[in-house]
Amino acid sequence: MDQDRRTPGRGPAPAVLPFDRFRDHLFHEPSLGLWLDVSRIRFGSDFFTTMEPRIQAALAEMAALEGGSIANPDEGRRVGHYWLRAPELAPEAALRAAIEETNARILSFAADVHAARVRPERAARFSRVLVVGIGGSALGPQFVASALGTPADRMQIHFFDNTDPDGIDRTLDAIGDDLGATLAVIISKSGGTKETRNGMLELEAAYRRLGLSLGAHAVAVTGEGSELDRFATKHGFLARFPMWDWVGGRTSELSAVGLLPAALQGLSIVEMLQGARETDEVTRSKEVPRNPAALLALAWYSATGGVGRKDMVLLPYKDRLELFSRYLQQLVMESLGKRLDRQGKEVFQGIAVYGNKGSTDQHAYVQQLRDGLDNFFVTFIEVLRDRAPSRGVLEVDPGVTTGDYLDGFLQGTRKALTESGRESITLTIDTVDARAVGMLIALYERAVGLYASLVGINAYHQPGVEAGKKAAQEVLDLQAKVLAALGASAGRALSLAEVAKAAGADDVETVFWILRHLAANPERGVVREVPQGGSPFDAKYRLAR
Ligand SMILES: O=P(O)(O)OC[C@H]1O[C@](O)(CO)[C@@H](O)[C@@H]1O
Repeated sequence: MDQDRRTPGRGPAPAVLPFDRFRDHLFHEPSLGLWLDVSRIRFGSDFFTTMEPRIQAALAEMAALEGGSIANPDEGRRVGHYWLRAPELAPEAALRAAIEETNARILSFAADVHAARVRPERAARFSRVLVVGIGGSALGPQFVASALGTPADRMQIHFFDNTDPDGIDRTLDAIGDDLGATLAVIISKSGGTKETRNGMLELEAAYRRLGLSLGAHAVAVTGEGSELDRFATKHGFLARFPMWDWVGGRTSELSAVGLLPAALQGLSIVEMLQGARETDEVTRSKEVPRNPAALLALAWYSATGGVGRKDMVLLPYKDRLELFSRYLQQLVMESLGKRLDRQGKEVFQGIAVYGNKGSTDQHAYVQQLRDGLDNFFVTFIEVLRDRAPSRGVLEVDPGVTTGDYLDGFLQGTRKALTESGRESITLTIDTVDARAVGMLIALYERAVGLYASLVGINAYHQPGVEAGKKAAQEVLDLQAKVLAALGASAGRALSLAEVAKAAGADDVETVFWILRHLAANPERGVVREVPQGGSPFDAKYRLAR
């Protein structure tokens, strides 16, 4: 009730909603094959009227952003991901030309790879793609690959999206003997992200073990003049594709970041771009009931009170959309999770996002959604087309298919949640194809931008992630001092306190963590000796002889 008092236009939580409410609020755009039902968010009858001036202001800000205003003032940057699929909207002819030329180069490069005009050093042709990237430089391609990929694709795709050596080994093992026929796509906007740099160096070593060079098997997608760009030039990469400063990592799927891997897989990037472009056209509407991005942003506002009071649980009832929640996690949480608003006031904004897929999740955490803590709203995603028509129809019960079950479970859970006063949104699409994927990306990009305007924050910077990167570097700097201290002890085992002192470190806990990690990996040459019956804090450390 408190929340209802504080949020404009909150309504009651009836167990059974009248059909009229569904009919009155159902958005449908046949040209996109998109339906959006926000009727099970508990806004009251005056909500849209109350919010109208604010959403109009948000739409006006979005129009200014698309027109080329500095929408990310903290970084002094324009925000141009909408131009990627409508280059004619770019504020300068040079930008338009750069986008068009890059998209054309992506298509021709992929065609050259497929036709073996661009070939590996020894193998006859490239048959696999390995994307090395992290965050916005991996999540989009991973989502697209999982949504649209098939075993019949022109090239199978793999990812290094972490600095986990075991994860890297696992991916290399999956590629196996095909490494010499694998095209590496190294993606980093900044060109200096350590996880990506490490993955690339691991890959370089793997090629070297086969007597091959990284450069002859790699392309880079990065900002001009970045560390990666310079590395690529020096090592004779096959090609370099630009990543512009006016495209944010989390909105880069429809730049070379996402388009190049997709084109190499043989997916239709033209249709992906088209789906996004058409969605942009629809979501520019100032008529809120006709604008699904505005409806989504307002529904989030109503559900969360505009202060992130509820989490966004994504439940796509389609295996192909399983990674959508992971993709949206970055788009939503990196955009909205902010300490300060645009006036510099402390607001601690954000909306937490999680979810995998239905009906699988019904057998995992949906119990809590139905009966437990009411701190979320669900977004169901329904896909009307069950499977490719060529696969035929199998009845698992008389007159009932597996697809009917999937739809039944979605409707059942939606109903059960409503009965226990839990809010939900339902997005329905015709099918999962390249156009629909472009549509989903564009829809959520704009909804996030509009929501950020509604709550008065900058959606396009990420000041918070720098702190962790800086602290990690400090740990690695300290590790070097710890190893030097052990090296200088002439084989004598040192206590934790002695190592910390010799390394000049006040932070003994960090020294403990470093030593514990090094000692757990015998090949690193650090020996840990714990006296009989002693605690981990009595351990002594020395370098192996
Ligand atoms: O493309 P880059 O520069 O390697 O950055 C990867 C990711 O790292 C972040 O900067 C966060 O650390 C994301 O915003 C970005 O998508």
